[in-house]
Amino acid sequence: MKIIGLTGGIGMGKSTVASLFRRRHVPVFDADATVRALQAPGGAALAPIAAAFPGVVRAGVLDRAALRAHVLADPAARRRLEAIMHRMVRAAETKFLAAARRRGARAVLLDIPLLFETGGEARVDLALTVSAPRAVQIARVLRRGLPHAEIERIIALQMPDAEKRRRADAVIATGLSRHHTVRRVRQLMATHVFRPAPPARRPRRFRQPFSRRRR
Ligand SMILES: CC(C)(COP(=O)(O)OP(=O)(O)OC[C@H]1O[C@@H](n2cnc3c(N)ncnc32)[C@H](O)[C@@H]1O)[C@@H](O)C(=O)NCCC(=O)NCCS
Ligand SMILES: Nc1ncnc2c1ncn2[C@@H]1O[C@H](COP(=O)(O)OP(=O)(O)OP(=O)(O)O)[C@@H](O)[C@H]1O
Repeated sequence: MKIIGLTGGIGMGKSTVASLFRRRHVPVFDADATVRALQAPGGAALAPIAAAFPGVVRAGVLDRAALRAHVLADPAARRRLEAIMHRMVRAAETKFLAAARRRGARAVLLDIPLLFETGGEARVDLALTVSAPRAVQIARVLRRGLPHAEIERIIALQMPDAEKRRRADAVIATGLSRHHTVRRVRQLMATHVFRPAPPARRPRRFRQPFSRRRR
């Protein structure tokens, strides 16, 4: 089973590209969605978060904006939150991979914003990065209603886009038309998922002797 990793900065188009793979029947593991499920009411991450960040969980509900403010203001707080979340996200990823193997999936996609930061390169056969010009990235996240200053702070704490592009095996440009992105995904699928295995070389003993082959 081919394990494809997908990463990219905030608003670069990870979810959009992941859905293009999903549409081509590649099972997708969404790290952000896993984080959200773990932090939802009743989620396993709520108790450790409440203990590490007093006041952000009230009546069993996490105030995500308050937690985001902690994380953006203080690198130690971010490391604390990541230490809580990453172990749980990895456990969910392991379960996902086992289930996909059991189902006989030919390839899977791991959509992980912090793929490179968490050493994920070593766990994937192919690392993809989605990338768009910074102005496009900011305009997209502004449309979601996040204030400009906060977007800048999130981008500043992420690995620079140029570094992600350098470390990736392939880059998917998402700053051009959607059609361009769809074509690129189709091309990557053809090259890395559907390319037939090279024909096995026939064992030597079954080959015709030279003299007969020439005739
Ligand atoms: C800080 C939190 C509460 C903010 O929640 P919010 O709903 O505002 O944002 P959301 O979860 O949708 O994330 C939006 C984007 O922010 C970026 N982001 C999130 N966490 C981080 C992080 N620790 N470092 C860098 N970028 C991050 C990603 O690009 C992500 O796609 C939340 O993102 C969180 O718990 N993050 C820590 C867990 C983590 O490390 N997530 C990354 C997945 S491997
Ligand atoms: N060619 C394209 N490829 C991908 N996304 C595009 C493209 N053109 C426009 N978009 C838009 O850009 C936005 C990208 O958002 P998306 O949620 O996919 O990014 P993300 O990387 O998952 O973000 P986050 O890190 O915040 O979770 C979407 O609104 C999408 O419609």
